[in-house]
Amino acid sequence: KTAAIVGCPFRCPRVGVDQGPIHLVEAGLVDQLTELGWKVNFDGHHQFEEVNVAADPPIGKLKNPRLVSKVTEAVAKVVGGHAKKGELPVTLGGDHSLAMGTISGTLDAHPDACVIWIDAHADINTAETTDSGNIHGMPVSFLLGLGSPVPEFSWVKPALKPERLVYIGLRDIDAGEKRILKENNIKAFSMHEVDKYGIGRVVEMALDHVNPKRAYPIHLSFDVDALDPSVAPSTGTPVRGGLTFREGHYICEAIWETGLLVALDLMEVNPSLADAASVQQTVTVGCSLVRAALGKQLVRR
Ligand SMILES: N[C@](CCCC[B-](O)(O)O)(CCN1CCC(O)CC1)C(=O)O
Ligand SMILES: [Mn+2]
Ligand SMILES: [Mn+2]
Ligand SMILES: [Mn+2]
Repeated sequence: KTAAIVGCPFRCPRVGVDQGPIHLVEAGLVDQLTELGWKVNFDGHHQFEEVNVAADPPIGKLKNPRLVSKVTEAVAKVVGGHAKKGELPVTLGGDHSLAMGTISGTLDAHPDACVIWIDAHADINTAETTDSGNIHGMPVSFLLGLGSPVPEFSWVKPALKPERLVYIGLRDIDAGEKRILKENNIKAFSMHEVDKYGIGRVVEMALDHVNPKRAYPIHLSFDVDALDPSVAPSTGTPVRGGLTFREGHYICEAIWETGLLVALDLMEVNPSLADAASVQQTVTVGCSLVRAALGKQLVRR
């Protein structure tokens, strides 16, 4: 089995190179996965600087729309390419807007895939509902084809169905997003449900919802801000009251245990925001989550 590491050092807002993916690889992720028995392809980080757009003024409230569109379209091609070769793309971010690309790529190769989105946020704002204009708060709405179309993102096919999406870890949802989740009957397990039922039951209910017969491939999109800031401090939009280290790992282990994982995103590791110790801690936890999702803890598979 081959894992393809797709390094995407892309940050938004304050667009620039996000060193997170570079730190994760420098922390030895390639060797760590090789030790797990994976053949690892890593063709270097995708330098998105060359994706230059002359001028990129906001469109409505959307910030850096043309750059984000070009970068995410490039990621869709890379991830889809690896998936079609039967490899497991492990995309390291970098901004969660990149999931527009990774999930488009996955759905191109696995049209029946379901998406398990681990996040403090729903990332489902449309051009109309966003308050920040930051596209990392919007990828899911584009993937579902919600809201008025934005021409710059016409390449994004609405290939994701609401019944194939489930959230775990939500605790900071905007008013517009609450409406969208309700109107589209999207299943979401917030931190309240995690407390109420425990992570084991929540993961089981989430899988029963999007993958009742365990027949669909799984794309796991993990935003490290789903974890409590005491566990993963170096991230762009931290929110208190998050998942513990073990709850985060349990999700990854349980999804690996299904044998259905076809793509993983490890997003929003942003080392430019914290002191060296906090950065190191966040990078170490990020690498550990990737190992857990690729079979580290489980002996029998
Ligand atoms: N929903 C937010 C955060 C998105 C986080 C993206 B990530 O990938 O990290 O999940 C929050 C918008 N808003 C910011 C100001 C606050 O007072 C209220 C929430 C938005 O910017 O749309
Ligand atoms: Mn971001
Ligand atoms: Mn996110
Ligand atoms: Mn988030």
